[in-house]
Amino acid sequence: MSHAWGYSAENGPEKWVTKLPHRRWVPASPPSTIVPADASYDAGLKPLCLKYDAKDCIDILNNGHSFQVTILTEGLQTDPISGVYRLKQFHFHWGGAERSWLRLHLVHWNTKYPSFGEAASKSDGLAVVGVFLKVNRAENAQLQKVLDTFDAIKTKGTQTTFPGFDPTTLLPGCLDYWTYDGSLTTPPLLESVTWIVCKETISVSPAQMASFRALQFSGAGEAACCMVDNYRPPQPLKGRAVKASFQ
Ligand SMILES: CNS(=O)(=O)c1c(F)c(F)c(SCCO)c(F)c1F
Ligand SMILES: [Zn+2]
Repeated sequence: MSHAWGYSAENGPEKWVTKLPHRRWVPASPPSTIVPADASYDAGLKPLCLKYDAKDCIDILNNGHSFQVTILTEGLQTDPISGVYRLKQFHFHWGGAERSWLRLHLVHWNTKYPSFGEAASKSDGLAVVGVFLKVNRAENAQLQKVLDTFDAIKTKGTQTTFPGFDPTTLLPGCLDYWTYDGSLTTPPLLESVTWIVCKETISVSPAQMASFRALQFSGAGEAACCMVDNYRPPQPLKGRAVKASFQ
């Protein structure tokens, strides 16, 4: 299951499981909303320490599911649970008609493995930092630098250079977080993700939200299909514990 999946009725999340080879159950995937009351404070969790270098940021690509900013080498950062993880790329998911929302995912891989591909198949292989974006009046100047490339990546398969962007500028001021074990939220839904979700949100304006929704799932010359609702609906926790780095 590679290029065939998408977010339409024909190839969307309801269809993904049927196409996954050898899967007897729907893999666990993080809930889209965390119930703070269900999380338990874990004093052993280390502060989230994210260190990136703007020079490692190289390009931005519309991959037909979202857009991703690819990191050339990697900005080292220390995972709050264990080990050293390197940033591979970051991307967004967004949805909601009336009450729009966005989510930023910074995808890291565990450097105990020789490559991202190797790490992606290991239970401790990936760490995804998630940041919720709230749509309100505030225009996010750093995010606008990403949106300024959208004219060049409107359709699937288009990309442009994106040098010198520091992903830390998209992070909230406070890095308190929840963490739980889960999976990719897109096929192949590998259960190799330590989710690290920031408690604090960042803001995005309605005009900026509209820019995301003007991107297209479709390629140049195809019937235009606006990129909206590119997310997997919430999945049950299935007994997994959600730990909090804060009280
Ligand atoms: C966390 N969100 S996700 O599941 O949708 C997701 C994603 F969209 C990605 F693109 C990648 S990296 C694939 C090779 O570049 C990834 F690891 C992910 F976990
Ligand atoms: Zn994602």
